[in-house]
Amino acid sequence: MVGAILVTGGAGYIGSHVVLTLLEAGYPVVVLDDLSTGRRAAVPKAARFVKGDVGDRALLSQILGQHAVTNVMHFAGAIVVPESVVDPLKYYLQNTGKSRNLIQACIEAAVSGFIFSSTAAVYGQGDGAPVSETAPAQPASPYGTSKLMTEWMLRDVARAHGLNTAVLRYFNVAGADPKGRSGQSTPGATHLIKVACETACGRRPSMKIFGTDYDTPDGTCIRDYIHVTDLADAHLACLQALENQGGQFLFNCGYGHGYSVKQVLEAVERVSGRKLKTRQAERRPGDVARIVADVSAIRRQLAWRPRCNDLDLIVKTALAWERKLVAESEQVVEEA
Ligand SMILES: NC(=O)c1ccc[n+]([C@@H]2O[C@H](COP(=O)([O-])OP(=O)(O)OC[C@H]3O[C@@H](n4cnc5c(N)ncnc54)[C@H](O)[C@@H]3O)[C@@H](O)[C@H]2O)c1
Ligand SMILES: O=c1ccn([C@@H]2O[C@H](COP(=O)(O)OP(=O)(O)O[C@H]3O[C@H](CO)[C@@H](O)[C@H](O)[C@H]3O)[C@@H](O)[C@H]2O)c(=O)[nH]1
Repeated sequence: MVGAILVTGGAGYIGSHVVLTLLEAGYPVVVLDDLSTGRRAAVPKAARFVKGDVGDRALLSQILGQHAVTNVMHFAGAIVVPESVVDPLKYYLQNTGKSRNLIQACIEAAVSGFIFSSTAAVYGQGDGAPVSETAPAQPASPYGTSKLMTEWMLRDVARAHGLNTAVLRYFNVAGADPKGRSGQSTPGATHLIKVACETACGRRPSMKIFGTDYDTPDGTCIRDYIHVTDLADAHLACLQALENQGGQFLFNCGYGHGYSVKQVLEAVERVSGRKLKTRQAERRPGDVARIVADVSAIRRQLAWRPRCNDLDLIVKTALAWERKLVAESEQVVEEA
């Protein structure tokens, strides 16, 4: 039997895109997801699906053994920065405690490789220059700290048990599958491009710009937005590198240039042809003014070349997905 890849959180936004990429590359895939924010429909039929909690060690042992899992990609977790500020213990349980259980089950089952979804939020406030993996980690939110603690656990476990690991620090992931098979579907999502697309589609009457007094050229926060399909390709390249050479990798995943909130909203207006109704609001807790990736390490060490490095393309695919969601929800209302 060919060993499978276990994708935790594979019914979610990023995980579902990675599942599509893995299946296209010929890997057998098992998804473990509790559907807390993910959707069963986001998991392609060609993947096996198990509904359950990523902290459930008995279930994990069963899945890892039954499917002869060789590598794990760990996406499952809680992801909302401001929520982590008001409810930090949720984040230390979901992102740190449950990851510990998963890592332990992997060691017991002699899994070969582990790829972990980390985040630019581990860096905190930089000095404005593109941030490299060697920059000090100083998370500005419990979300970032909860992810950093898991990075450290993996580092120590890799040393002690010889697990091959890759930690991918994603910057701001956006856009949708260009073939329209998946996209960001979470109700009440807080991500800027998702919220702006919902506003452009009339699903929200207006939206807020959190903070216009930052020390940036137009006063709004700057982020490095990466298309979810390029991020999925980075996971595949990483998996292949772990399979071929093993080792420990730590990579930023972004494009190396940033856009302000206002620039993103202009792109959404340009691509949608709609004027967005926006309101200036207070700064959001846990936000940093500017964070952009130094991506020289991933470009040097992996056979990864981005294909969608274009803000308008990111917005175009996100908008196409949002319109599809709107059409589906209208159909449900008509049928009811
Ligand atoms: N979206 C971004 O911009 C971004 C940026 C940096 C890092 N990340 C990381 O990428 C990963 C995926 O994020 P996403 O945007 O796809 O989020 P998402 O909420 O769409 O996906 C998370 C998935 O994990 C599942 N899940 C959550 N807790 C679980 C549990 N205890 N057991 C089993 N399944 C569980 C959810 O149902 C969901 O399907 C997260 O670890 C997140 O921290 C995301
Ligand atoms: O309605 C909105 C939503 C967002 N923003 C601003 O847009 C920027 C980007 O916000 P968002 O899209 O929520 O992303 P981040 O807070 O930067 O965090 C995301 O990107 C991190 C990596 O940098 C990930 O770790 C997190 O999971 C993910 O939520 C920030 O300045 C927000 O204040 C608004 O002004 N209005």
